[in-house]
Amino acid sequence: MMQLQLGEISALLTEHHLLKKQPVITAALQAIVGVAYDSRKSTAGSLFFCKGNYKPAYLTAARENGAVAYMAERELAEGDGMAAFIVTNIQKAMSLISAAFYGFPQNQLFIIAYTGTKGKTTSSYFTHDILKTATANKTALFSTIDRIVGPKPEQEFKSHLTTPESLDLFHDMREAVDSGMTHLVMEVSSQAYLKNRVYGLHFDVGVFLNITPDHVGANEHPNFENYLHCKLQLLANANVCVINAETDRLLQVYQAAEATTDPENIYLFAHQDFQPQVAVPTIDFRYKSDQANLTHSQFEVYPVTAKAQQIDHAGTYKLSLPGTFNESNAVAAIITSGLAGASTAAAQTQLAQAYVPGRMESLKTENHGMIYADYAHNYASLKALLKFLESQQATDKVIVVVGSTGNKGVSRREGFAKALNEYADVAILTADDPGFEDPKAIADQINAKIDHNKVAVTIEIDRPKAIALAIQQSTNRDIVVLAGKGDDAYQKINGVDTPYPTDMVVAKEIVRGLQK
Ligand SMILES: CC(=O)N[C@H]1[C@@H](OP(=O)(O)OP(=O)(O)OC[C@H]2O[C@@H](n3ccc(=O)[nH]c3=O)[C@H](O)[C@@H]2O)O[C@H](CO)[C@@H](O)[C@@H]1O[C@H](C)C(=O)N[C@@H](C)C(=O)N[C@H](CCC(=O)O)C(=O)O
Ligand SMILES: Nc1ncnc2c1ncn2[C@@H]1O[C@H](COP(=O)(O)OP(=O)(O)OP(=O)(O)O)[C@@H](O)[C@H]1O
Repeated sequence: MMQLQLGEISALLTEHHLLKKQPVITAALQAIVGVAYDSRKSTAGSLFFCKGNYKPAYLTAARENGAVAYMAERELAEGDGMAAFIVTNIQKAMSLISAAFYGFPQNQLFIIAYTGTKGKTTSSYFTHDILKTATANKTALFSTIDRIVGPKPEQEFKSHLTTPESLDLFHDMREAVDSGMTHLVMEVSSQAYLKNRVYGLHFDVGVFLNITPDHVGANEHPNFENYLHCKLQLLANANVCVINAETDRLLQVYQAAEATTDPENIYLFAHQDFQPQVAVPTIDFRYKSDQANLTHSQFEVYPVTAKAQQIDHAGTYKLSLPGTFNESNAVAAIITSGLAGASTAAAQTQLAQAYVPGRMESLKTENHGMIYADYAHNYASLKALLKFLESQQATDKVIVVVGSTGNKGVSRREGFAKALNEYADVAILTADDPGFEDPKAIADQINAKIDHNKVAVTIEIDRPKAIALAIQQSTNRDIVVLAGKGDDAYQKINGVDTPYPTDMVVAKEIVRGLQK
């Protein structure tokens, strides 16, 4: 059984300057044998973390379930008689103590972590695919979509968050190690740093993909600088840093890496045509697009500097996911899996057959347009997607079905209108996780910023009907883009995850009906 001595907890918290008040440790209670932050999951002999929108009923319930100790930022009357750890920051303390309780599983894993506004999931899947082959199926994956903590089918499950709560993170790492995993590929969101979900965690490789305005709002970051600051923390906590030199704020990003990492362990990559406008060292890896069509692309990778040549991985790569932006995600995966010891051949084989749920999934129709379902849900991603599709020849119209999420990322609404004005011919505005907002009002806000001389707009809040409208009006020279929901099998409405078949399932059904 796992356990942690109360004395050890005190020592760790003291070492990290987190302990405000020592608990009274009695002979009767020397160790805890479980940890929980949710009273419904607390067990006999466990420690309960009081965090977030805490209510006294939670500690009372945890106690009824057998919790013997609690940790909080202030003393709580309902915890009278329990061992109490009063700390200055509950999130940091929970991360540290969870890692200790689960025996610091991170020390037994080679961890590659991705951050960036866009491309985290895609790059993580690419890297996981390559390393799965290279490590004989001993690579775990913690992504926005799925978590894979071991080789058994039941060890693959849907994620609730991009980066799990610290306690869950270390729990899952422990399971991964106990299941024989040697490597882990994970996504680190800016929220994870804001909420100290990865406090104390060091990564073998940290990747910074890009930063564009997003995630600023009441439930997210107070402003863009805070969003960037949180993302940069990944580089400060990584032994080796990999940076997409085409990111905005490159100098600031490079300096964040350099503050704690020897430049010998920082790798920059960029497209062949890109010239940095700021003073950073020579780009280590360059890539060049050979061809990109609606179903796949082919590109070449060149290691430029001596340190890049040591990883090598020069070669021609085919990628089964279209979109030039995905070439950049693939290069990140080639470099990081190379740093983890994977061969060029493993990367070539896996990228040629890569699949990421809800990312650039396509469906060819007989008499209507080529259909794409893609998770693009802010200006930068919708722009990258539509720009790529526009660059493809033999396209008459680009028809886009899109909505904007309620209660978060409000700037996305204007961003969608901007991307549509720049690249779309027809927009069908619909619902996308309206939350507690009225989806029609959200659609009206997007519509208010659309240039109606360029884009023909219809508002249809019922998402399946909106998809039907788009497909029915398309000809076989058009492209239909179902943006924003990716592989989501729900619509978040009034706090409830309402089941939804997924965009691609809806599209396939409509196409079948049209072909009858
Ligand atoms: C802002 C934030 O980090 N919120 C997360 C946080 O909530 P919280 O600590 O405030 O917890 P709470 O919901 O107020 O509840 C208080 C505490 O009481 C406990 N409780 C609750 C009920 C009960 O009966 N008993 C009980 O003990 C809860 O387990 C919790 O520990 O901890 C919860 C788990 O303990 C998370 O579910 C929740 O994520 C919210 C739902 C969320 O959606 N966050 C988003 C913004 C997020 O983190 N997104 C990023 C991606 C964004 C990006 O792309 O950058 C992500 O990493 O996923
Ligand atoms: N490098 C990139 N640059 C711009 N857009 C991208 C890039 N990679 C992916 N995208 C677009 O962003 C969408 C989301 O990609 P992905 O899920 O990989 O990113 P993410 O960082 O995990 O996103 P999120 O934080 O929203 O979960 C894709 O469906 C695609 O449209």
